[in-house]
Amino acid sequence: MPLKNIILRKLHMSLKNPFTTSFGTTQEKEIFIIEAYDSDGNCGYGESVAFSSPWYTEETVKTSQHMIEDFLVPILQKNEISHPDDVSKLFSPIKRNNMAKAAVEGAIWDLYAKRNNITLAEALGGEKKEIDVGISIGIQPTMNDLLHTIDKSLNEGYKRIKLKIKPGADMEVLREVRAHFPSTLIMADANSAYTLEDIDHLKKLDDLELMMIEQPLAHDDIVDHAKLQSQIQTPICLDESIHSLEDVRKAYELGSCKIMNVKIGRVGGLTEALRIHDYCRKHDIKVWCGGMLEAGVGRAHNIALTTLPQFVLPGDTAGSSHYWEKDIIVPEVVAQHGVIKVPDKPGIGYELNSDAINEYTDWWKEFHFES
Ligand SMILES: O=C(O)CCC(=O)c1ccccc1C(=O)O
Ligand SMILES: [Mg+2]
Repeated sequence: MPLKNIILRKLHMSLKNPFTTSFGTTQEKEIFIIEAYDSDGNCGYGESVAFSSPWYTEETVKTSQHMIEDFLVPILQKNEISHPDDVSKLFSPIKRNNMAKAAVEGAIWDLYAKRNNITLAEALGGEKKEIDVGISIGIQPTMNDLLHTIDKSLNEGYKRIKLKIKPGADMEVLREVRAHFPSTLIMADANSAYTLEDIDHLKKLDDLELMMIEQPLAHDDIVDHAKLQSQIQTPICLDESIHSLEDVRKAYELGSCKIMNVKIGRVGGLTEALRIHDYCRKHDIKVWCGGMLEAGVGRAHNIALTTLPQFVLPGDTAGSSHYWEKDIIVPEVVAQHGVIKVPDKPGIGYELNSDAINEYTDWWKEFHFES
């Protein structure tokens, strides 16, 4: 796969609505779009998902830029790649920085699919023609706002509702929501806001018939989650704690969770996400694709990954219009009745919207490759 050049582009976008979790509120998003060109005129796209501050994991927009410019692109300039799997191998001497790695690797995966004239989903081995999606609702100012937002999302057809919770805004909120929506698939995401001291409190979740509780305990824990899982009925799903197949294996062997949230950025790219998928399929662990408030390129990558068979639960990849006034791809991602049709054009299957890209671009840089 001879590369001709890579363009690294920094975009600034504003979410339609602020998104609040147990750790704070996100409204502005800075992302990198990576464009990887070959000499035949094909271009693969990747998107970085790190936030401006390190509240979710340790990575930030600035650390991603440092990694991409100073380490990751130079590795590609010095080495030949014949398949996207080579990229994660070449990046493995660099510790962590998974979101930066995933952004670059994603562009190579898209380029690889386009060079072979197949969809990214096909390149990954996915077969679904459409995927089911749910929606993640941030912490709302009032109970009424929350009930109204849930109602609107259900009317739009989303297949399950994820609610953000935190100590002090949890059981009563969930009870009230459950009373209004007795048969809706509901799950809660704590973004690591509790500790094992809260175990008696967390046992109260069991009356609410939630699909799962996502990342109740520390962002880097799998031991306490195993203790918690042994004492509650509600299935635990891990998000922040999972950065690799090795983390998945250890969590499974310890009994830390029953469900895995896979995010391409958090696990360092599509190649690692595929390995996790295959392991979970073998061990009958339910998997779904998490979201990072992505713009269109990241969204398209999530859709392609979700076509794999073990993605058996609806993911967080809602339609573009849920997040953005104007997304960066054409067509935008549309979820109808909670279903997204997987595009059938090569690669990610969406074009970039050049007007939107130009409007949002703050900065860019080009890297040349020797032929
Ligand atoms: O709608 C989305 O993209 C997912 C929203 C979401 O829950 C989330 C958004 C940003 C960071 C972390 C999370 C999370 O899954 O914990
Ligand atoms: Mg989460």
